[in-house]
Amino acid sequence: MPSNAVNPDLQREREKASFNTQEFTYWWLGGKEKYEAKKKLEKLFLNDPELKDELPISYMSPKELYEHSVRKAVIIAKKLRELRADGEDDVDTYTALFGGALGSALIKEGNPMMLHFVMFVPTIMGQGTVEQQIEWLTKAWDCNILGTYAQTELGHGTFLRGLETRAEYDATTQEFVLNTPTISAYKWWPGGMGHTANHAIVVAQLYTKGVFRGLAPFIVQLRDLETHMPMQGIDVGDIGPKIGMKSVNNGYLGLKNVRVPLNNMLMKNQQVLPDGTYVAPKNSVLTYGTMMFVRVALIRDLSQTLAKASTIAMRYSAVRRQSPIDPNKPEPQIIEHTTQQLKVFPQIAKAIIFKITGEHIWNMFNNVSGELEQGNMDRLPEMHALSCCLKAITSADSAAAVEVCRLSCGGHGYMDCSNFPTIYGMTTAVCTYEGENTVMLLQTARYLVKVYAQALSGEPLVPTVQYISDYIKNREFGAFDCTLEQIVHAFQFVAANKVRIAYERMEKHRRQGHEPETAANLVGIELTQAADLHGRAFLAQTAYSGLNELIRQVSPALAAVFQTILELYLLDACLGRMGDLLRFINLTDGDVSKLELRLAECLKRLRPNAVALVDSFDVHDRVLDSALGAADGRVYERIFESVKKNPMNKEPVNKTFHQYLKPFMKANL
Ligand SMILES: Cc1cc2nc3c(=O)[nH]c(=O)nc-3n(C[C@H](O)[C@H](O)[C@H](O)COP(=O)(O)OP(=O)(O)OC[C@H]3O[C@@H](n4cnc5c(N)ncnc54)[C@H](O)[C@@H]3O)c2cc1C
Repeated sequence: MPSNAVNPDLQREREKASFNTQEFTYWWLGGKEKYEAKKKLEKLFLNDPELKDELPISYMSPKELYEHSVRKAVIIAKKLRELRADGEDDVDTYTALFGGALGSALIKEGNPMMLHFVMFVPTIMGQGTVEQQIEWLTKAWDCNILGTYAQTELGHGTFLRGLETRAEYDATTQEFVLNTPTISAYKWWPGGMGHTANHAIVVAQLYTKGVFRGLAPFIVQLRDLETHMPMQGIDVGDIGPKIGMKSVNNGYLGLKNVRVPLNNMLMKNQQVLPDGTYVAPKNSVLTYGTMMFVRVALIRDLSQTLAKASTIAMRYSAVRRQSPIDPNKPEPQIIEHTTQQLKVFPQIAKAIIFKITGEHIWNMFNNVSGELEQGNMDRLPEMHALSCCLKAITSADSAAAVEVCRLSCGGHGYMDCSNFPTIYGMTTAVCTYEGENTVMLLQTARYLVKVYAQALSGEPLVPTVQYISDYIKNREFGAFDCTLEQIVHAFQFVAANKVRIAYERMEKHRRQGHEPETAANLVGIELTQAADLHGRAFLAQTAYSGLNELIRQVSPALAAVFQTILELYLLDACLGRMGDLLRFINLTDGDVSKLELRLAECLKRLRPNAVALVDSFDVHDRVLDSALGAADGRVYERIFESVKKNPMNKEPVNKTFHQYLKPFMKANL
């Protein structure tokens, strides 16, 4: 095949499309303007030869990879500084550069300056006073200082009250004295902490006048601005190799009598006065803003990850031929195997549903943030609960989906050049950071059992949990008619039942004399299941209403594709939770058969449009970075190209032959 030719099978697939891919792409990216902005950004960053990897980074040592990544991080930051100076940076620019899209093409295993932009700057914005923002943000935006966010410790991550780092106020010098008194108090994990950042926001126990006041964030200088040597009392380094995020430079930090001025405590929500008087936050939930912001941003990001993984799997499935279905015919494209369709198509659908949900929750977050600024906290608990369970579900589902996509590519999916190892490493990390997933579900569940009690006492509920009230008023599901609307209703009905079970069992333990916390632990499994179902019911409802609204707006051809996506997503989700559905709803064997047959029919319907759909995600080849998923489908050629880069293949005989193998083989017993 000539080097610029497209694989003919892939080309044929593209010609089968029944819809206009440009129309889809514009929608996917948020409109023509955003599409053009994306292209411009890609041109600016991807055409820069300094940002290309000649040698695949997997062949580098951790130290080489770090140095290579910092070099590129600086080029990226310089360009970003220029964009900012011209007023051409916006949220989308930062999302592209530090999320899983464009940024992953530039620094595949994660930017060592990422935490500066995604946590250091937002935390100052969210928790600093106006004066503190003026002081720190200019330096931070211009990267005159580089920061990270240090909360987790070797001994504690989830249980924040267990954090041991101490900040004691010394009124005589108007300084805080920071210490990590034990090994387990060492800060552990902050991105860029190892050797990149020279500042950190350190979360510590605050003591003033000898009294413990709670946790507070402090800006601490870690390294000298000229020499980059650690400041006095600072013990800092990299925590070593990890499953993924290999160039994020996650670090550790020990503090020994490190003094910072009074003004280095971020004081928007709580204050320490010069004499050590402590002014408590008016409302402790105000600090939730940054956490919610990051979680909501992650949900949007995960749809891009799924777009990436499903593009690789889908294109490969169109190019790869294996195992005749009809023994008298040639080997088909592997996508002809129905089981292959069931592996790949639902992941394409999930990318779309997560995108719709991500946008929806992003808008909701912006509304709630606006209300919070006005002092209205009414919708904060609902928003917090949703952001927690959706973060958990979308990250867990995305990690599982990436793995299914890898499996769908057989042995080649296991090769580094497929890019699945890196995509998986980056995705599964989301299950842990920004709130460990189980703990996130438990947070949501706490809200749900409260809501259940409110519903029982007849209080009105906010829209996203209204289904619980409906259930309490009518506990019969009625006949199941297999419509999509009813599948959404079924998810809500099951979620309401799961919340009821968790509530009732917890109440029972309470009546038996257990404290609320112990009772919650005893029903932890029921609670996480209730939160999981609540999130899935929300996803189903958002998919249903979001896609139906879209269907009314787009061309009939694209509307038909969206209809199939909606059906596929809901049927796959529903059949995947059949145990739960059968437990609470009177489904017959005939109903389940109907659902199964409809799913099979959906796969068939999506088949001609599957390649066009992933093409419409418009993921740049450099972002895919996959021999299996490139737009031209030259899979085998690209696998070979990558193998040729293997430094081990540069010499015909490795020295170990003479050193070890030959003496061993020639030696007599
Ligand atoms: C790639 C990566 C990057 C990170 N970056 C940063 C960073 O930049 N800055 C930073 O400060 N931190 C960072 N972290 C740390 C991260 O925030 C924590 O790992 C996370 O909060 C979980 O805490 P933990 O590791 O202590 O796990 P633990 O809390 O010890 O969890 C271990 C197990 O115990 C369970 N568990 C814990 N508490 C409960 C409970 N109440 N109920 C039920 N089960 C429970 C969990 O579900 C889990 O199964 C990063 C982590 C990773 C993996």
